[in-house]
Amino acid sequence: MWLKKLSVLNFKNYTEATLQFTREVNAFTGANGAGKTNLLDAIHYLSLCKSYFNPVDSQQIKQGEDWFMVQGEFDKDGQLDLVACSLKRNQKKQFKKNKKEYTRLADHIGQFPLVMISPNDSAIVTEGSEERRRFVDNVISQTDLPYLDRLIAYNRCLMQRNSLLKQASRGGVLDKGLLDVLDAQLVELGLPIFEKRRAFMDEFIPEFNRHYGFLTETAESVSLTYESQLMGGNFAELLKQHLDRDRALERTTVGIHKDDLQFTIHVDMPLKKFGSQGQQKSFLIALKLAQYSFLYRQKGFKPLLLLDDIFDKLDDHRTRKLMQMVSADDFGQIFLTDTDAVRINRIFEEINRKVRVYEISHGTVQ
Ligand SMILES: Nc1ncnc2c1ncn2[C@@H]1O[C@H](COP(=O)(O)OP(=O)(O)OP(=O)(O)O)[C@@H](O)[C@H]1O
Repeated sequence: MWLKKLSVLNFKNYTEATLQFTREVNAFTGANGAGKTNLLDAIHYLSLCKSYFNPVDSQQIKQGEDWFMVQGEFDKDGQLDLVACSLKRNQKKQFKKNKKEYTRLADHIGQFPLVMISPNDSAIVTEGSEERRRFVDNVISQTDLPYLDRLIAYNRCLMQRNSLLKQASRGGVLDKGLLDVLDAQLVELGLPIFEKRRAFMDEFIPEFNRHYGFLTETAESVSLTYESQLMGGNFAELLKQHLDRDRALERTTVGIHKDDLQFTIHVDMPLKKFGSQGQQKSFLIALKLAQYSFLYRQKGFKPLLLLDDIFDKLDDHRTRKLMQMVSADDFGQIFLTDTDAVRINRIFEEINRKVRVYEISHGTVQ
């Protein structure tokens, strides 16, 4: 699967632009703030119906305008699909494939899979467990729609349980009947999510190790582990055991909403504290490439790979290894951004691969 053509209208700093792509490597180059990342984000819209960087759709509309449109033509083994996303200020986002509007945006997710690697990903290492769960959930959701529905239902149920605990500790009486119902629902929804995450991690971790090993030539020993309280016991029992603590804290302290991934380097040192910026970046790239391999295997065709500002903080050797890896047969169409067109041409010459460079300047494509 590859994107042949992209058009943007009133999208961020673009008034109007149309680009034709190659099915290999496409590089957007230009000064800071030129609009390179905005083009990656437009492609992200086409695939996942939202921005990668900013959850507020209306802020994607070009300043001073009332609407935006992003349109793309995908080629899947010769079959062309026209995908269009548009938004008028204060109205609902419209999403169409081949001129037919979707009733549920979720029906589109996963049809044109994509992996983005961007400097923003550092939050996966440096921030709290929510970022790491979001990463795992995003990967699984692109291949398993019921998973996402179940997760939404679990979170709704969790909120109800937490407000019940709050009411009880603020003078009310704990409604035991309702608590039992909510506990049963949490278990029913949470267990399959736990099982899915565990099965996913079993498949994902070897892929991660493979990519990290290739990228760094196993210079450092790193590890990735999935942690869940549910590994240590029966979920229903755990909820009962923790009830007193939950009542005191006014929130549910056990469940899949507490799952986390542990990242370590040098055997058992936390990556966040002991990894250099380059090592953290290499770790994140390996995570995302493992996501790519997982999606590829699940879908049976190659997702798009978007690399935002990828060369920053990577040494020349790792940069070449990375480009060598992603422009080989296991990967499909690539979009990348960099400030320096000369560097891009040099790297691709060195590894003897083709690249098409698009010079971006103030929201226009040269
Ligand atoms: N809704 C909007 N309307 C107008 N301009 C916008 C809007 N949203 C973002 N921009 C502008 O887009 C520009 C940023 O573009 P982008 O992030 O694509 O830059 P870039 O070329 O990737 O730069 P860098 O090399 O610094 O990463 C900024 O100048 C920003 O002000």
